[in-house]
Amino acid sequence: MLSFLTSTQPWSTFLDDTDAHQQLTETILLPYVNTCRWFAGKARQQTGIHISAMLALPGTGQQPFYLLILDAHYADGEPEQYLLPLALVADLTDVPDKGVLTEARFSDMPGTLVDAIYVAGFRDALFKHIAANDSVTQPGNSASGSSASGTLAFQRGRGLIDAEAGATLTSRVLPVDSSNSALVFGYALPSQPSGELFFLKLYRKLFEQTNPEVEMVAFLTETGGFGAIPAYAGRFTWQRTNAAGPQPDITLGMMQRMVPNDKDSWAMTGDYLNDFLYAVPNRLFAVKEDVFEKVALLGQRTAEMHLALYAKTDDPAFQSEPFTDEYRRFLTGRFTDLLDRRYDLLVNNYSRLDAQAQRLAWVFMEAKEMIDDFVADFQTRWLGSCRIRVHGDYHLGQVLAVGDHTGHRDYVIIDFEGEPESTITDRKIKHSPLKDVAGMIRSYHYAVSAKLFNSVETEGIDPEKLQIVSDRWYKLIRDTYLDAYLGTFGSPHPMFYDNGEINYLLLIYLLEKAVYELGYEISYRPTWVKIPLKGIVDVIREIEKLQPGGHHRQMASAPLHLV
Ligand SMILES: Nc1ncnc2c1ncn2[C@@H]1O[C@H](COP(=O)(O)OP(=O)(O)O)[C@@H](O)[C@H]1O
Ligand SMILES: O=P(O)(O)O[C@H]1O[C@H](CO)[C@@H](O[C@H]2O[C@H](CO)[C@@H](O)[C@H](O)[C@H]2O)[C@H](O)[C@H]1O
Repeated sequence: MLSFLTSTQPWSTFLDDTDAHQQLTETILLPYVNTCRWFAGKARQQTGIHISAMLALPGTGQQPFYLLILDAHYADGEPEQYLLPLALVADLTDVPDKGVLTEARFSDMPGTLVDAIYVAGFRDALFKHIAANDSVTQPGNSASGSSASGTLAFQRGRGLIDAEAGATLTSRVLPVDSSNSALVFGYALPSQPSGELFFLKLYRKLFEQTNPEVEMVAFLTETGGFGAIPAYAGRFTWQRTNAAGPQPDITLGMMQRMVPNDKDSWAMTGDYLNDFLYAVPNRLFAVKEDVFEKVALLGQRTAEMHLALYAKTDDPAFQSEPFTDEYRRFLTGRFTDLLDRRYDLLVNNYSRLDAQAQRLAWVFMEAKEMIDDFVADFQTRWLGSCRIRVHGDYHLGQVLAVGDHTGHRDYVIIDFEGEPESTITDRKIKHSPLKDVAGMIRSYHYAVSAKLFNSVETEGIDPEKLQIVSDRWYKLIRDTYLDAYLGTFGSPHPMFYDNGEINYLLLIYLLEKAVYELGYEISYRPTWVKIPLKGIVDVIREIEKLQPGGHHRQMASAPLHLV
């Protein structure tokens, strides 16, 4: 932190302090957001960031807090909006380095400008307003044009009961590095996490609409009667108005009940893969029976989530729909665009890949024409299945493993915000539920690949042999998951026309997901690039079988699974 901000005004009038805003915009904000995990624009060519609005949140007897709405601009593509809450503090004891923006001197106080999530008073204020179900009217129309008009509106959900609403709770920032920020509230001290009651997600990337997660959680609980998600406890939104009248609300945060969980299913799958891993060097193929039971239970919960999303409703946002021409155009257009971007990314990063990844990348590049044809076929192929709202970014990390006092294990599904790369409109588009199924299948493939290829136990083993055992494990688990998923519907279900379509749609969504992941890994975890590449090559092999002269030309009508 090299910067310094000076102002002749007090912090309490920061909303109108144009000079301080200018200093922030010119020298402080851009370098700062580029250090933040939640800022998704790091790989884009940035042309600037500015404060598009600012909301005030009074602290309880202390300095006010300000919620900055930042507009990030890029050389290409649409700008993005982010939320950054600011506090001025004199004491940095609880603030990690990543929360510090700059030292600052205001006329009433020298201090440090920090991300307000690290300040207990800010977290308390959010919780108290949610519990009180009240709102903070914004002054609007400041000289700088930055201060927001409208209302910062807090809404209390059914998951927050009276006794807890009135209690004095402690809070902390959950140390997870993800796309948003997580605040936790409870009776417990940080050393006793079991007393923690609420999980509040402060959204970082903002959308000029209700956040899809809020809609999904509300529908699943109120209409779908789905129990395997954390209960909704509240939210806060910026209700905007301007001269033309009310504008769509922007969701800034959502609170759910805290789910006491040992770990997510990614970590749990890693644990049961350990037993498998230790057996491999001894030429044993060992999978414990309870692993299959756990995988099957997740298949069942996934199906129940989809049945809840299929529930009868008058709300057009959740009514099921057929595979319309509009959707086909949308999916093929998006897929073609994604493929173009991924081929470019791969070409530009090819020399950074290891030999195994380069071999897989070649197969992918050489299959371009066949993949293009496969995707184009989606435009015209007759499809009798239907589409519903789906989770959209379903993987093992989105499923928490929970247990009750009797030792009974189960799952709770989280993070219904959709795919991080997609626009808000795209996140609300209905798909076949098989899109989520493909997401989870990819995740099992990831789990086994990440474990077997990155462990000391398997270091001396020929990679080709390792690939064969890892494929065996993955296919057994994939089939267990799919059987349990499809078996939960019991009888033919209108969401799936027939087995041929199930296989075809699974291939489409598996390919789309693996191609999406390729970009994610090149940007964030280059050593993992071969995992999605292997997933892409697996689908290519299946598509080849569908080609005239392919080994199994009848694959589309030779079902993997019976519905
Ligand atoms: N209701 C909850 N109870 C307990 N932990 C939770 C809850 N919701 C999320 N978490 C934890 O917080 C992490 C981040 O949550 P997630 O919804 O995935 O956020 P993001 O949108 O930032 O990816 C999860 O991986 C999980 O460990
Ligand atoms: O941050 P989110 O949870 O919203 O999701 C993003 O990050 C995920 C990685 O944490 C990424 O998932 C990919 O890696 C997982 C293993 O770490 C694997 O289980 C998933 O199958 C794989 O897609 C996800 O794609 C991305 O959107």
